[in-house]
Amino acid sequence: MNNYGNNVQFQVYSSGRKSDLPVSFEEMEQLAHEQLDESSFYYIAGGAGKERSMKENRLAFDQWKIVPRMLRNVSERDISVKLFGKTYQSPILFAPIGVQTIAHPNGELESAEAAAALKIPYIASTAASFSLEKIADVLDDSPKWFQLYWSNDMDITASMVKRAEKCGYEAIVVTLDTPMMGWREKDIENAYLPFLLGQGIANYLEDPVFCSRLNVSPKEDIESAILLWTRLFGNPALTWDDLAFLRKQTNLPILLKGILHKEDAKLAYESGMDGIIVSNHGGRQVDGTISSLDALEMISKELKGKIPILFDSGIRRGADVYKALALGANSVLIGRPFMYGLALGGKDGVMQVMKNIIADFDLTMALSGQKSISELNASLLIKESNLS
Ligand SMILES: Cc1cc2nc3c(=O)[nH]c(=O)nc-3n(C[C@H](O)[C@H](O)[C@H](O)COP(=O)(O)O)c2cc1C
Ligand SMILES: O=C(O)C(=O)c1ccccc1
Repeated sequence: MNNYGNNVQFQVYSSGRKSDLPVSFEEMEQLAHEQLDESSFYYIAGGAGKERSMKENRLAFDQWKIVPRMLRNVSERDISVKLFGKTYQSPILFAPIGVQTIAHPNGELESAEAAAALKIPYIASTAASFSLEKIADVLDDSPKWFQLYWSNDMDITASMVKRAEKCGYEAIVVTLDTPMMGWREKDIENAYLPFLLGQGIANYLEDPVFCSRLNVSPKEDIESAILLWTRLFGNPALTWDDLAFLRKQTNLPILLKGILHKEDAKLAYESGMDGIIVSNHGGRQVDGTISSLDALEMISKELKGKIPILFDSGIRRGADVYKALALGANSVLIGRPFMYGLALGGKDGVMQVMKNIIADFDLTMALSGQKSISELNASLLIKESNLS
């Protein structure tokens, strides 16, 4: 049973307090634009190139229409999901997002507090502004996964995985689509890369292997540490064969993030991976890709029921969660929406965003005649092009 009761929207209204933040994603984005400095805002909001993939992500959602069913007793609904043997209260997780201090001075510490308060799984990024140990401390016993950027220095990669395992992270999410940053025009215009200012490299600065590669400690010479980071961060030489190396490092479930091609989804399964995350990185990597939702539709036909399929890129509201699950996702990741909550209201802002999406999703389930996530399937949707 979910925690949000039946008349979800009544609970929201009846807090008796006018909301400090807008409820609409678009208004939040607008306010964040007004509040953050230009470079930080565009780093978060922007996409690669002409931002075609970013826009496609949204257009794809709009092409699918929900066809609600009636008279199906939806007074009690179960929106919990089971992933890798653990039950979570809703099919919603925090996407891994690095350098959160560009949105709020306490960055990840604030969003992780929100995650812990709501017991929503939190995926800490390799590129976080704080070390994975500090974030784990804040998360305490709340569900936590670690997102790995696979360094071209294998010992650093192994060390990060070991550190994550040691402080209680329960899964490793390997991001495959970013061995180098995409062509982000606004960031280039603004000459803005937070890492070059030493942001988002805390996990390296606190890594014993990384530090052993330096002649002097980062405290004495941060410039050399940043330079080394730029050389070690990405690993464009990786191939499917390298996954065996990662498997040897850990017994935790491993998920591959950034899968768009159905053949890659198949390879992930055949390589013994535990799950995949269908994602085009919020349209931040390759301009002009397939939308993440269209990729999901194709991939789930291939993989559904074999290993968990997670999804991100474009989720803004409850109806989007519903559509992604109906098209085969087991759970979804929230990205930019929580970053705007963080920018505008810190922990409380993040909590408000996540609670609203969950409540809106639960309500969409009820009003569409569905009481359990296992009931969701593509027959509950129709694509615009098939409407006559
Ligand atoms: C500012 C920012 C930083 C990100 N950093 C990471 C990261 O460190 N690791 C990662 O795997 N994905 C990262 N992502 C991608 C997200 O995990 C997710 O795929 C994306 O935000 C989903 O798109 P959406 O925000 O449009 O829903 C980042 C996204 C943003 C907006
Ligand atoms: O900005 C991003 O999308 C991203 O994934 C990233 C990559 C390297 C460091 C921090 C974030």
